[in-house]
Amino acid sequence: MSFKTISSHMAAQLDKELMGPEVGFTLEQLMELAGLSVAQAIVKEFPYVPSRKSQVLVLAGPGNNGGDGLVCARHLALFGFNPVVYYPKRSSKTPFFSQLVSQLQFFKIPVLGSDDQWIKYLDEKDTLCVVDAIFGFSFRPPVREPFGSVLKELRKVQERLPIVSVDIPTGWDVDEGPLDNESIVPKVLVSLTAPKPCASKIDSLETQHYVGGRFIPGSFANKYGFEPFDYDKGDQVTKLVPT
Ligand SMILES: NC(=O)C1=CN([C@@H]2O[C@H](COP(=O)(O)OP(=O)(O)OC[C@H]3O[C@@H](n4cnc5c(N)ncnc54)[C@H](O)[C@@H]3O)[C@@H](O)[C@H]2O)[C@H](O)CC1
Ligand SMILES: [K+]
Repeated sequence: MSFKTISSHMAAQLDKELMGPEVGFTLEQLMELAGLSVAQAIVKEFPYVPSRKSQVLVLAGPGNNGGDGLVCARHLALFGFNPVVYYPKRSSKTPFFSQLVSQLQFFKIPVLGSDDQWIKYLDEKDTLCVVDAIFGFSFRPPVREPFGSVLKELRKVQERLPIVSVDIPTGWDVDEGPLDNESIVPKVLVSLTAPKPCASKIDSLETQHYVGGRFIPGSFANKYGFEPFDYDKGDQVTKLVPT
């Protein structure tokens, strides 16, 4: 289906305005809704089946995309999944990120660091899907370690273990899409607020596309050149179905 996209530059601008003095959202609020959206998309895409695998590996990067992943993990636990988080480069920008980690510990969700073994969780026998919350719209190639190695491991398993990418499939250029044949191909992409240009490069036979981050009025969407998305009732995500 065709949908309007917003460039990486406009997405950053939109974010700044939402969190600016006039609108007045805080990062914490938006991240909570973003993480909740991704958890809801996972519930929709992997509906509950008794005796199904319930482990979800959440890969969290150093910025706000990683923060969305930390929030998502907490909601996944509330929804009955067993999340495990790999968070090798922790943000020290604000105390908020360590508070998110404390909340995960409160829920007894394992949070692995750079010295921990995370690859064993890339096993489709136990793990239902992997959440790619490594980089979002501020990613600039080429990818630096340890995330280059993480992406290499993801590519090896992506045919049998579905990847759910938060906002941007990590490693893709935000405006251009996949850079080469070595790029990951997520089974699910959850665009936040509005799809970025790289989302128009997904193959709808390979990747299910959701939009989440339901936090703006229609007039604000129009100001940034897109129409509000058609969310059902109280849903935090909506699936874009190819026509
Ligand atoms: N309005 C919204 O939709 C909201 C979206 N949110 C999420 O925030 C990200 C954007 O977050 P930001 O912190 O600006 O950037 P990233 O997480 O993409 O990454 C920044 C982080 O990554 C490092 N980095 C950048 N490039 C590289 C590289 N090549 N190799 C290694 N490391 C790299 C950089 O140094 C930073 O540390 C958006 O996509 C949404 O997911 C908000 O949560 C809420 C509002
Ligand atoms: K991502």
